[in-house]
Formats: sequence, structure tokens, C-alpha cells
Amino acid sequence: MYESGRYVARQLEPVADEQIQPNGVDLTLAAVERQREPGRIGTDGKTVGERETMEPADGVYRLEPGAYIARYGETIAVPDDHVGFVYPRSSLMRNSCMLNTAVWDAGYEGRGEGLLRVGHTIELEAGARIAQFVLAEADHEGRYDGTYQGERIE
Ligand SMILES: O=c1ccn([C@H]2C[C@H](O)[C@@H](COP(=O)(O)OP(=O)(O)OP(=O)(O)O)O2)c(=O)[nH]1
Repeated sequence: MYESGRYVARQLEPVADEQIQPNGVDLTLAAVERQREPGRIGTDGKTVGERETMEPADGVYRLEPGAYIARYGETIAVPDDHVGFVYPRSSLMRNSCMLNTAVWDAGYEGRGEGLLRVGHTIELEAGARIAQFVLAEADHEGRYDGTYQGERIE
């Protein structure tokens, strides 16, 4: 079962009323990065390739078609007995852009990121709502304790 937006909102910080949706909470765009160097995924570990942070013009990112990393503005704590997913805001998708999610594990806490695929040039204002985070009830063994635990928490 998916939790309500009100429930999800209690796991995020900061959250304004306009972010709370019936079934989840909208995530805002904190920063956009572009990968510059190859990463590596091996049997013995992984590295994330070097990136450059994009600079918005007057607070707006004008993004040409391609792949970007979107950093979200909210700290998320995935509670026990749950798993999280991110969906694009439908207006993003309707503008030929997509956000991909990996699994947000029970016990993870941090300000995460997602793969933003731009299929047609789009303008995104820094701080705008671009995604929606949802939580589903889930069994799990152990809690998240990987390299991204606590990322970008001030
Ligand atoms: O779209 C997503 C999905 C997940 N996460 C966060 C939450 C998740 O709990 C954490 C780690 O994800 P995962 O376990 O898939 O990472 P990994 O590549 O297996 O690395 P590690 O083994 O160090 O955790 O990253 C994101 O920021 N964005």
C-alpha cells in the first residue's frame, strides 16, 4: 500500500503546503549537474564520474536535450517498513522530459538525486517542483547503510 501525501510529508524537510499531494510530496530542484568523466561499476565496488555543476541564468536552467543529474532540495528519511520511489511531475513528462528513480531504501537519509532526461529543450527554475516522492509499505532485512547515507545533510 502506498502512504498518503500527509504521511510522506512527515519524512521530508523542508516541506511547504503546496508540495503535499494526495499520494506523495513534490520534490524541488536544488541543482543540476552534468557528468564529465566516466564512472565505473565493477564487482569490487563503484565510482561516480566527475561532474560539473550547471549555473542557472537569472535562476533558470535552460536545458538542451541530454542527460543531467537533478539534485533535490529536500532531506528525505525513509522510515522502517517502507520503500521510496520518485516519479516525474506529470508536467515535466508532458514536456518530453523524464526523471528516473532507483530504489530509496528503508533507513536512508539524505538529499538525493535523480537522472533527468531532457527530450526537448526545457526551462526549469531553481526551486521549482519537478518530481513527486512516494512511499510504499515494504518488508526489508536490515536498513540502508551504504556510501550515500547522510549525503548532503547540513
Ligand atoms: O533515484 C534515487 C534512488 C535512491 N537514492 C538514494 C536512496 C538510496 O537508499 C540510496 C542508495 O541507493 P542504492 O542502494 O541503489 O545505491 P548503490 O549504488 O547500491 O550504492 P551503495 O551500495 O553504496 O548503497 O540512494 C537517490 O538518491 N535517488
